[in-house]
Amino acid sequence: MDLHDRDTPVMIAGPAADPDVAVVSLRRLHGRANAAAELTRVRRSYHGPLLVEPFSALDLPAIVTHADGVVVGGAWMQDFQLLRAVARTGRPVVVQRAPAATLEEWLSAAEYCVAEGNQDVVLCETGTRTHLPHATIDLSLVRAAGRHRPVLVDVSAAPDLAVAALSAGACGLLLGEDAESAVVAGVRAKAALLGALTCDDVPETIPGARAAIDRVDAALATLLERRAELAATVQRLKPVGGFAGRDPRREREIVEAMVSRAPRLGADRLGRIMTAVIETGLEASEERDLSPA
Ligand SMILES: C=C(O[C@@H]1C=C(C(=O)O)C=C[C@H]1O)C(=O)O
Repeated sequence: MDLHDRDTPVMIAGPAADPDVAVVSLRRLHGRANAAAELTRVRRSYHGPLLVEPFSALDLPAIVTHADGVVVGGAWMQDFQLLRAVARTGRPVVVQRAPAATLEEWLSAAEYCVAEGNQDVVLCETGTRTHLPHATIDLSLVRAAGRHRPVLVDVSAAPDLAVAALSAGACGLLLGEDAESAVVAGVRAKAALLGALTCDDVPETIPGARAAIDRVDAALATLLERRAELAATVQRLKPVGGFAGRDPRREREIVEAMVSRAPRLGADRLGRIMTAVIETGLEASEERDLSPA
């Protein structure tokens, strides 16, 4: 399981929400549940990569048997004995920031793991207590911490901040055990869009390049769908909509404004592409207007 050597952000959530990595907290069970029994139960229905937050170091053997990585919860962040024991499992470690912990304290918790010979340490921002009813994610802190280590951001309380967290440098997002599938899907679509727009690495293999093309195409499809929706809105608002109300001047202006962003294609080719995009958009909007409600 690799949490940070990826060019797309990981999505972490509960097993029900089809995550890249699932996270289960034994802390929530207040130490009352048997870790091995609980994780065996989880493993009956979920076989993907799994991160587990222990209640105490006593849970670590069961975690090593059943899980792929260990989460040190914010409340335990300065329990250096626990950090050491977790690091010694050799599994990837996720260190959550305690609500009032400073950047230095957070980084030094990670350093305790590194000092045990475990380099695979990722930070996780879960927010600070503020005037808001839920924890407030500190994006400046994410930016600063990201210069030292990969950072995950828990956006369970504010999924709308997912894109902002990725822009601040988060390598992945945590959506909590009870994230609804629709929320996970929405965040995933936005993350894919942002990843495709911001990643300019040049892949060195055909599979690598094809995977990158797939991500760009996923973003392109999302943008084309959104564009068609907006163009249909204009058709409804114009006195004469559809093909009958076509506006060649506006279409030329659209291409001219885009050319500098697509120098490889140039004005002619871009013009052909945009004509196809505009015509298919008009076609879809007319078809929709004709179809019975
Ligand atoms: C959306 C409009 O209607 C048509 C569709 C266009 C588009 O898809 O961008 C542009 C010009 C018009 O031919 C518009 O007039 O803005």
